[in-house]
Amino acid sequence: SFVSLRQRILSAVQKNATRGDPRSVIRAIDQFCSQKEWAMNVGNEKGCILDSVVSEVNPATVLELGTYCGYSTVRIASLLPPYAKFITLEFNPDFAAVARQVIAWAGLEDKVKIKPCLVEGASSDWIPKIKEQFGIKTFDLVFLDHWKEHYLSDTKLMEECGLLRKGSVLLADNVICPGAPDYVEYVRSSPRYKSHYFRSHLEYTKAEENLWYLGIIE
Ligand SMILES: Nc1ncnc2c1ncn2CCOCCNC(=O)c1cc(-c2ccc(F)cc2)cc(O)c1O
Ligand SMILES: [Mg+2]
Repeated sequence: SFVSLRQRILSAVQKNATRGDPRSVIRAIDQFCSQKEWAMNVGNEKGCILDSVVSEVNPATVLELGTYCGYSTVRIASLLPPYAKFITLEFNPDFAAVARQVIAWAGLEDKVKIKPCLVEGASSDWIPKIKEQFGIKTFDLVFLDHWKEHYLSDTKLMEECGLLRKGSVLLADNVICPGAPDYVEYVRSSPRYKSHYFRSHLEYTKAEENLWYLGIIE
């Protein structure tokens, strides 16, 4: 029967990675996606930039929008202090199911709460509930990697829900490809944010891409 790409990624992890070893899980996915089939994980080049931002912010609270197979979730969770609270929202239940197993294989299931958002516009439904649901006041770090046309509306929603504070950092994937032009325009022209970008490439390709870093200053 047909085996989906996400199932093939999970099988590559279970076959080639060591249980409880997050770095071997990351390596197994990167090897599969660079040698066998492209997939929309953030990848190793942008992943190293993500690692450096996580290490620098050293966040106690993290929100990831768009879990997919859990690749960036494992990268982030493996760098967090034990008391940290990490929420990742995934719209697609099939992606969430694979991500749960990838995160478990890495031995990080106790550090991450995956919230399967089961209705369209999912993150917009969940963001207002996060405070009460998880007892989180504000996020120290938000990684945006879900629907590119939701970056702006969800950032505004997080502001309105009081989930962002002075010093919060937003890191956005794919601002060039597939692109989030309205988001970039908004944050660049807003006095609330200090923004800059890290030059990189689209995962597993040579195409230009940037990770967009935002520091909230007001
Ligand atoms: N919480 C939520 N709320 C709403 N929706 C949600 C959600 N969580 C998930 N979803 C559903 C959308 O999830 C996937 C989003 N990611 C991408 O689409 C993506 C695409 C490319 C790409 C594709 C093809 C090319 F040719 C070139 C580049 C590369 C990337 O790095 C990408 O991240
Ligand atoms: Mg992405």
